[in-house]
Amino acid sequence: MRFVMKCGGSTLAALPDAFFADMAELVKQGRLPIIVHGGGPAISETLTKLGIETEFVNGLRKTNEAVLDVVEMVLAGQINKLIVRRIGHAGARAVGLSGVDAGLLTSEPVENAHEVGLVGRVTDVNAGLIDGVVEMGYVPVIAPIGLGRDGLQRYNINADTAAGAVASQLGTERLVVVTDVPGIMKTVDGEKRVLPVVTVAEIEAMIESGDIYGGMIPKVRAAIDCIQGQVREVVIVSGTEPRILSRVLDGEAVGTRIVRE
Ligand SMILES: Nc1ncnc2c1ncn2[C@@H]1O[C@H](COP(=O)(O)OP(=O)(O)O)[C@@H](O)[C@H]1O
Ligand SMILES: CC(=O)N[C@@H](CCC(=O)OP(=O)(O)O)C(=O)O
Repeated sequence: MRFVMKCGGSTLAALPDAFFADMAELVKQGRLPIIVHGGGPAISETLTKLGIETEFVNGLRKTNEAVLDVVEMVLAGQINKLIVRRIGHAGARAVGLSGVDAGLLTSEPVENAHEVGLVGRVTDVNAGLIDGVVEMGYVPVIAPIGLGRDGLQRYNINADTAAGAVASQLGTERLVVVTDVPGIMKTVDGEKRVLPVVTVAEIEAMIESGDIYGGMIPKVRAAIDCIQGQVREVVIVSGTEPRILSRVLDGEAVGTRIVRE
């Protein structure tokens, strides 16, 4: 059984060794992860160090070639290789790739490219490459840089969007989104609670009311796109909870499940 896991930049530094040990245990059991990772905070930090201004429009980073150089360096270099090393240290084997390698994520500009620049959406996933890597016993670790149809232009892709596209095109049952909050939260009677299940209609209402904002928006949008196809559920969880991946795969009610209706 395969599943796609998206690991957010918000939580990467906080992930304990136990998270990767749990993942390695799953691999031994034949529950095989395909990882798509982010790294927004690290990209912003390096851009600031280099004196390059950065700005987000509706959760997407305004991107030009200078920004793309840094995005690729930080995501496909630093962060991708750190995740590969941590999986290896935990006893499983991983291969780091970006969407550029073997045309893994073919992309085209997003609709509002006039506002955000070189930001892409995925039009095609090289599923054969992922299948091959998994069959050889490696965990694919994918940095969300897209490649244009011309084989040359790069695009910056939001990691939630990329993970959703990979899950959809591979037809996995589950997408597990690992982030820095225990799920989608809502204030009820003055108390903040994690919602165990939300439907597409409830998400739309929560975006409208402002209960879902910022970095949670690309996650729920990617989830909605996914569950229109073969993906049965998208689960949003915190990476710091014990044995979180095993618990999700065992069907435990943890985090927030996004289901069709
Ligand atoms: N309803 C909500 N419930 C939980 N978190 C939310 C909600 N709406 C917005 N958020 C924000 O979304 C953030 C997670 O998104 P983001 O920071 O982009 O993480 P990642 O790097 O994992 O993609 C949370 O830390 C929180 O600030
Ligand atoms: C277009 C766009 O915004 N790309 C993101 C890619 C990284 C990402 O999505 O990282 P998180 O998952 O940590 O948010 C960026 O440049 O920050």
